[in-house]
Amino acid sequence: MTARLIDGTAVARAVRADVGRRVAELVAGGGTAPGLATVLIGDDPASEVYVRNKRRLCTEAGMADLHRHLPGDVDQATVAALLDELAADPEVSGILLQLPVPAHLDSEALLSHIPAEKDVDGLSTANAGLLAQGRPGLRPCTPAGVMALLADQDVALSGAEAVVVGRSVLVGRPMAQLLLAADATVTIAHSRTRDLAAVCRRADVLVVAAGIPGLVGADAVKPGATVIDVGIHRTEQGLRGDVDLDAVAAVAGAVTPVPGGVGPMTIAMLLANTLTAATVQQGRPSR
Ligand SMILES: Nc1nc2c(c(=O)[nH]1)N[C@@H](CN(C=O)c1ccc(C(=O)N[C@@H](CCC(=O)O)C(=O)O)cc1)CN2
Repeated sequence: MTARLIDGTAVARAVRADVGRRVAELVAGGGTAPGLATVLIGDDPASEVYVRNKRRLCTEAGMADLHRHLPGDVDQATVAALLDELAADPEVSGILLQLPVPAHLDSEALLSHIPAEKDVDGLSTANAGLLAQGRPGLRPCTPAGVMALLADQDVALSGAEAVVVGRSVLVGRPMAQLLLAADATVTIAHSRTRDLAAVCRRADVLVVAAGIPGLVGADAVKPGATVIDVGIHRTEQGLRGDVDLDAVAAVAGAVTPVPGGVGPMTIAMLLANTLTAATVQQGRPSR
């Protein structure tokens, strides 16, 4: 079997085009263009690429780019004060603190300065709590992007066996909650899981967000399964994921490539969240 490659670049382009159309409608209807404040601390090269792309695509979708860049040696109080200022600024619809922050900063404490209604990354405890309770709220971008890819591919989730490898606050935990809300039977596996391959082989839908290059091979995949690779690693051979793509493609029914799979969806969902935040703040009906 040769798996179908899920084209995240194409799905993300369609999501961004839809967001752009809805931003234009909002403005034409007397509303204000959403404003996205990305906050980058320091000069980590990968983070710089991600934030540059977020800013470019934000502008392309007709939103205001309200970016802030702080030096890598900035202190906790200065970052917290900036987040408070952005929280109080009516031109700012959404705030995103690019992660990871330098090691001397406490990211959890900083995220608590972002109010839930402007938390377009869906990482505040308020939005995480709403997700855990199955109530509406802003969802973390990467897991929301995975759900959008699964919907685009018409992957049936109700009653399906879903295995999420990884338990991070950014991806693994919210991913499991979203799959659960879609009525999948969800298992969370992680670095201490015994016989990981056997657990993964149960999955109709396998989402791998472990941060270990090539962790999942063909032996961990049920024939015909849908495999979603959230990992992204810069190697001498180029960008690679947590999944051994060539080996897994021989067994799976569908698989996301790296690059061009989940990554582009992360930014598309950020723009969708920013539009949702703006429409709610402006008292307009949101989808
Ligand atoms: N505050 C946040 N920080 C981080 C998040 C996040 O969702 N919120 N996620 C990741 C990084 N990330 C977004 O910030 C991200 C990662 C990858 C991509 C992407 O488009 N990848 C491309 C390849 C691009 C390249 O590296 O050349 C792909 O996979 O095709 C977008 C965003 C950690 N931090």
